[in-house]
Amino acid sequence: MSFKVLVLDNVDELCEKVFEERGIEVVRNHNLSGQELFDEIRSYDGIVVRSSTDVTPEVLKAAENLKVVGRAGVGVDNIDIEAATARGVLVMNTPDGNTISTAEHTCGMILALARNIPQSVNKVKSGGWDRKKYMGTEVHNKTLGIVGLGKIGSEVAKRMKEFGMTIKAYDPFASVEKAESLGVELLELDELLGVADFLTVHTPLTEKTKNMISMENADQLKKGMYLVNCARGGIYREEDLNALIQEGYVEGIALDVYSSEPPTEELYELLKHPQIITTPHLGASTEEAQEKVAEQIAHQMADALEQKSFKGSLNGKSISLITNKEVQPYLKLAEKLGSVAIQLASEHANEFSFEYSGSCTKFADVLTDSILKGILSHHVSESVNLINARHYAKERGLNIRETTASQTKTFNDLITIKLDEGADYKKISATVFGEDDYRIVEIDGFGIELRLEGDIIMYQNVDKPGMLASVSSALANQDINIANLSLGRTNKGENAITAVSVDKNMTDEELKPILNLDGVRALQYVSLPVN
Ligand SMILES: NC(=O)c1ccc[n+]([C@@H]2O[C@H](COP(=O)([O-])OP(=O)(O)OC[C@H]3O[C@@H](n4cnc5c(N)ncnc54)[C@H](O)[C@@H]3O)[C@@H](O)[C@H]2O)c1
Ligand SMILES: O=C(O)CC[C@@H](O)C(=O)O
Repeated sequence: MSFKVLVLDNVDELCEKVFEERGIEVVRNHNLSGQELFDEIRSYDGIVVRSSTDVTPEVLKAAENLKVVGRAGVGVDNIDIEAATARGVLVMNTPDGNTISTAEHTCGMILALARNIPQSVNKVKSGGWDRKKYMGTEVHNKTLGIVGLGKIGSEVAKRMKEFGMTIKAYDPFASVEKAESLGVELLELDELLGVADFLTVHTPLTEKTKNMISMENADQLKKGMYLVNCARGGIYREEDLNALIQEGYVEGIALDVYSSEPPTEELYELLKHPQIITTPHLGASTEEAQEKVAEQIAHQMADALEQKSFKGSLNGKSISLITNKEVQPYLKLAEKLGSVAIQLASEHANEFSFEYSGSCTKFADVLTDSILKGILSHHVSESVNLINARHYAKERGLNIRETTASQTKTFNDLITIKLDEGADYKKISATVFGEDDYRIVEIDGFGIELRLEGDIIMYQNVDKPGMLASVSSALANQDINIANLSLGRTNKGENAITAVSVDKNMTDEELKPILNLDGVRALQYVSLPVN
């Protein structure tokens, strides 16, 4: 299969080179926006962005062919992941390609703040000489507070420790072991604010981190401390930055990132304060980082398009498993069973229970996605895949229950779907024999064995002689061949379930003679793709 990728932002050329080497057609156009972008994007399977292009629901809608959006970098604030997920589009980033560069930039900002480097450089360049004014402070023996001890935060910790700083951090998700191995003491946020001489943030911008420092909690800060933000604009409340300095809470502020980039006029005004030093989002702007992220994203996207691996995917927890050989047969089984379930369910049914037993239980999450794909493909006009199946299930108000059980006595693995009360059949179980022999093995407690493929007539009947003969002659009269059949009954002469596979897709008209046979009840017709 051939794929086409559009590189939209200023991503290193290595990106195109890798795509070309991987046999993927690649076009670079980083000046597109508005209608031009909507028109151009239509035919591409993948797009690569940095932070200039906003991948909005409208862009995603216009990109009819899109399968993957790649961010050459970490932050995906410019990509509407929810909208991408709803459209079944994979979003991936390169989580560690620019870690070192950003950590180094942060360390540079800390030192530049401590020694007034940008301000004094400007002074000299403008013909001035004021050594007293630019008296600095050592970082040695000072405390560096790190909020967010992830990849960049950890690299900053290692480097600034070598400068003789004591490192303390706040990160509710970091393990104590990890902090200890870095020689970092974990504190609560308010404790950290009270002891940090320098505070640097390395978290995403979230509801929790937005405005983490503002005039509202300025009293908690150690007087005369320094603030650094090389993560995301808005973690320090921008409107309060000048006041924090003027009222003596903060001695200096270093910013690489802003709530709007480039900053608005009002923000530019605030940034003019002499104790605020600024860089234009340069954390990841090194040749090394840009080459790494460009190369990584191209390989990751090529692998994803070729369904080889899904490294770096942010919304494809399930899809990343589809390259796992062990899970593949179960995925197919689950999807087929989902398709059977919806064909047997009552109209408007919205309650389904999925039960997994045996070794497939460890894949329960992704198997549920696959069952939902099977169910929803009958109802949703857009294409349903493992990325968007849960989104559509939620949107359609499906109530799902998932349970796992220990191994059954009879089968190594079993997937069971329980249907709504109003359905003719309430519970249907299936398994896979070998690699690709998918079979229904139980319906409502009746043991049955029928391949999950093709066209299947299912009915309940009284277990009496001649029933099958009547059905087969009703089919023979219409020149319809039986491919396979399976009978399940409780006790001799009681109720039975019969499943008949036929060689053609039958119309309602053709089913009528069987439906009208005396003793045939609850006739249902199920149609599945042939393997
Ligand atoms: N300036 C740049 O050019 C540049 C470059 C790369 C990354 N970044 C940004 O830097 C930030 C960190 O990147 P990273 O690669 O280290 O990410 P990461 O995911 O490795 O680390 C983020 C850390 O933040 C922690 N965290 C999340 N919510 C928190 C909260 N409420 N309080 C405290 N800690 C919290 C997480 O537990 C995690 O350890 C991101 O915002 C990223 O977009 C900026
Ligand atoms: O220079 C860039 O692409 C931004 C890098 C950075 O903010 C990121 O999140 O990776």
